[in-house]
Amino acid sequence: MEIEQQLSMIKSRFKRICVYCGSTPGKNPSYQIAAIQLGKQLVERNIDLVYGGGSIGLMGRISQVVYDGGRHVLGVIPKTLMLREITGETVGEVRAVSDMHQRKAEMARQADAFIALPGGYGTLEELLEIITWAQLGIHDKPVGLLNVDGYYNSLLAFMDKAVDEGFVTPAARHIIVSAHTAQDLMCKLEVHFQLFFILIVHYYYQCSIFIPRTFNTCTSNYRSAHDWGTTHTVCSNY
Ligand SMILES: CC(C)=CCNc1ncnc2c1ncn2[C@@H]1O[C@H](COP(=O)(O)O)[C@@H](O)[C@H]1O
Repeated sequence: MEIEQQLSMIKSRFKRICVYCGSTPGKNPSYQIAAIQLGKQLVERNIDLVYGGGSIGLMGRISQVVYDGGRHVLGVIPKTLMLREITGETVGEVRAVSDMHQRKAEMARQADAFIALPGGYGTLEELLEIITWAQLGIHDKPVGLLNVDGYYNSLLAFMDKAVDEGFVTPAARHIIVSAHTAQDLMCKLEVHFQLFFILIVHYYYQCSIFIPRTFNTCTSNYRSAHDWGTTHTVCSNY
């Protein structure tokens, strides 16, 4: 059996994933289908959802599926967007925050991985900020991109160009894990997460060599990944 298959059969290590996605459904029905499929993946893997709150667009689709599947749903909404006419009714738990900055920090703090579905400026802004925070070592959590029907092809091509032109390092380019289907993306993120552990364990026990302080920090951080947020561990070796 392929190592990817073996690793993906192991129970998910993620307890709660933050999903960034469009506040509109998009024109192509495949975007809504992808949001529903990602919601089902979270339910199957016993993973809770953190998102921007409300019931509009793809946000509404995924939150309803995860809620109906019996998982916990946390919507983080700035007080100014809390009017039902703006975002619709939120299923599950609603956490009110003072502004958009606090919202992004709270969403990041609550989750132990991030996934972006198709979306507009809001989604792009959230995705790029969480990648930037990974690049700066503010967090060491996986970031996934669900590239439904090639929606993000041009963004990925742009990132490759940024590497070619010397504005993004090849290592930073690999922060983002992309796939075309929800199932593939979840498998890749699980493998990404677990290979990271295997590398550390191999490094530590087989090689018996010096472990950089940041690796130690990362290992302990992942063991309690769900509780991340109070420590803001720096991990530049990920
Ligand atoms: C007045 C107005 C346009 C309200 C839109 N209502 C919204 N309600 C909740 N979260 C939102 C809203 N607009 C943007 N966001 C945030 O930005 C992302 C979606 O923005 P977009 O549709 O991709 O760009 C979401 O992940 C969410 O966190």
